[in-house]
Amino acid sequence: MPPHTAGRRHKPSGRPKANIKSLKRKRDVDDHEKLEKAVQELDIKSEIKDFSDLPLSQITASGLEASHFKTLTDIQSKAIPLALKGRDILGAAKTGSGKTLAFLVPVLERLYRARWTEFDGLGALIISPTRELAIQIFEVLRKIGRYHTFSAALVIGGGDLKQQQERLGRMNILVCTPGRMLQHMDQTAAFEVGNLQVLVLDEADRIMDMGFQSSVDAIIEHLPKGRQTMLFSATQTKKVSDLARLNLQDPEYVAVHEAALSATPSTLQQHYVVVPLSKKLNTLFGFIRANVKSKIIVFFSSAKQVRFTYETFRHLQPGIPLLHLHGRQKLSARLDVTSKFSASRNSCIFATDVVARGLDFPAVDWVIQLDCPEDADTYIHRVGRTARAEKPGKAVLILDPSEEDGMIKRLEHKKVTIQKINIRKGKEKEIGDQLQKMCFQDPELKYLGKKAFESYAKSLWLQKDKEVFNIDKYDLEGFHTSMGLPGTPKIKFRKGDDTKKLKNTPRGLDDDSDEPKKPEVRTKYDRMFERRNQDVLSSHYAKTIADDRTEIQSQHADADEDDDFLSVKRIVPVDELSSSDQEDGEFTRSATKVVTGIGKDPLVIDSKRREKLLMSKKQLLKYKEKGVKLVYDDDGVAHQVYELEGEEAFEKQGPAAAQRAKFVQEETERVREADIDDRQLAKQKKREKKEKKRAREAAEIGLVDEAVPTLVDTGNEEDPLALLASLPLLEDAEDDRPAKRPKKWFEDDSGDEGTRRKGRIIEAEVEPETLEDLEALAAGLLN
Ligand SMILES: Nc1ncnc2c1ncn2[C@@H]1O[C@H](COP(=O)(O)OP(=O)(O)OP(=O)(O)O)[C@@H](O)[C@H]1O
Repeated sequence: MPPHTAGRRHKPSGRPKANIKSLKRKRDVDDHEKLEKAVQELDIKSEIKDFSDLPLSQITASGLEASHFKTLTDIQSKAIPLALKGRDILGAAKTGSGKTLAFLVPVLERLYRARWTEFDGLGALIISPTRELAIQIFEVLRKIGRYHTFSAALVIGGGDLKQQQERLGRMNILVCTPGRMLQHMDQTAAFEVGNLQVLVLDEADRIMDMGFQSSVDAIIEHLPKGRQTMLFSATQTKKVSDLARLNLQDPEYVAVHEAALSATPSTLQQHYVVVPLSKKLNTLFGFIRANVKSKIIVFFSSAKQVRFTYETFRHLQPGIPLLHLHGRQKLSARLDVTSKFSASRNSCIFATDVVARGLDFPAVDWVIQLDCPEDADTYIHRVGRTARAEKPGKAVLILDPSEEDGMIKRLEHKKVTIQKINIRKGKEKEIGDQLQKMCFQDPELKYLGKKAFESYAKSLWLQKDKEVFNIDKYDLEGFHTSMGLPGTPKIKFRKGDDTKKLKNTPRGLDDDSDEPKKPEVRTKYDRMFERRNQDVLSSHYAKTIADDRTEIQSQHADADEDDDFLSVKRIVPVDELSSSDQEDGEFTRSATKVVTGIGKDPLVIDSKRREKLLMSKKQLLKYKEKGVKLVYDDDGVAHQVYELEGEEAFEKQGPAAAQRAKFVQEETERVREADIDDRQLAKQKKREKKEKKRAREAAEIGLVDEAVPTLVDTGNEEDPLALLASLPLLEDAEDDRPAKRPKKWFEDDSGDEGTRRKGRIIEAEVEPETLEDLEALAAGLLN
């Protein structure tokens, strides 16, 4: 931040320089003392409308003015006076109501009045739950603090740790995410926090919950007790345990909208529709198609759901730019997406709850919640991405029939006014077939879909609120199909898990200490045993297969029920593997579908290796039966080339020897007839060619040959089978053929090659007259 110079002009005077300096210092001291006095005398009950009514330093006031902030919002006018007086604050106000300035202004003022310099170290620490929000807060700080001389930095995961370490010791204000901050406190030697004056937790309820608990507690251990602490959120709580953890001293609860009829902005229109899981994607696609001239955020419950829907919808080209954002993307990609979405007029972003809190995207028209939020607070934060700062906005919550009663009750309890609406007929767009085709053609997409389905099912299972999320009531099978995924998933949940605990550690499922401990070194046999026991037959497939193997596998599946927390595995009937794997020649068809799978070992997808195998045609061949050659009769009915006749019918036609003789005679006759036709045709062509040649030669010498003698073919009565038998055997013919040339890797233009080519040209000039000629010619060419 550059030093504040606005409004101060250097006036030349005759006084000595040292004198000017001491006068300036005295004026600064006077300013600070006056400011301090004005803050102490400020009546917190008086109505403060504008920033100019507050006892603020000229530097902060100029920063606010330059950023076009003039009038205070409700939360600002209530919280800032108290905060300026150094009180601990629990601030609660609706989304988009200006809470960021409510803590940033006091932070700047506190350090200014304490005459904070670069030698005093860290003066203020602002913690945010997400990187995007930390960046946004930092940007606002830079804007309003542009004339201050404090140093400030952003400390978030994904940034360069070393670079941050080098600069950290010199910073006065830090905006951070909890994990990275703790890392620095533990690892960065020159980082001193003992002087800290102000601690701010934005989205405090989120920061204090289970997901961040250990990091935040560890950070607080490092901080001095005498600091000022401010907590802000749209869903602020007064949880005693949290207050104790933070050592708050006589905190002031500032909740400006507590008496309001609704917990959400009054400019927000809220609706919900009840859509069965299997129709959800159709509804979303229909909605997006109908609103291509809007800016839309769609919330999903997991990153995999976001990715799958983004990848598939992208191909369906809904007519609006699509973006996606989730916590598993790299920081640079996340920033790129957020700035693209901010800058766009019409676009649709698919996102997880990583954007649910705090982000201030301009002019969002719609917030769609495709997956039901885990609780009413999450609902409030999600819809808060629209209708910000008194602007209008619309929100639609999509609920499964089983979620309706429970969720609406939760929302009413939190003072959320929401109305039920129905989707207009014909507005849903049926995309099931297209998704199925996409998954069929692209194994990676199918894999992603499978993972998305699993993560959705898992998220339902992990939900704390079982009154809203009852896993048995969802049509998961229908949802699986609607995603274009083949087969039926078998989902198993391990009984007896502490689901509450699992749910509260969203990214830490691996750390679940209740998991049965696996041996540290797993032998080949351990792995084999595990794999064998993972085989789960889907009920659908079990119906089509009734052999012993199925029973055994089903038993394995049952026995395994207590081992897996959740698994979605299926056995792929071979016919499902890939369309391109099936031979599709004119007379060749693959064997019939269901039967194919029964005779063969079904392919059990229980590992990445086997998933990969799905992509290799060659590997898959061993799971398939060979194609059967079929011949179609005149009526289009398919027959096998050799169909076995019943024994009785065969005997009725006479003795076997007689039948054989008859067959040979008939076939000989057939071949002879065909040969005569062929010969006649060949002669006819030869004749025509000769005639053309003569006519051409005559034309060249200026003559017209009027009477070209016609050769009449009398036909060759020779036995064609005998003709074939008379053809030279390979050994006989060998002597006449040129010696076999050793194959070369590279052909060159050497003399030897040239001679060979010449030879071939001479041979080609000899017109083949008979079948022998043709055969000899072909043999020569092949060699
Ligand atoms: N005094 C003000 N005058 C005009 N606009 C303001 C004022 N204070 C804040 N705003 C604007 O209001 C919008 C919302 O502010 P902010 O992001 O601080 O809301 P919030 O209450 O923190 O929301 P959330 O609960 O979603 O985090 C921003 O665009 C901000 O620039």
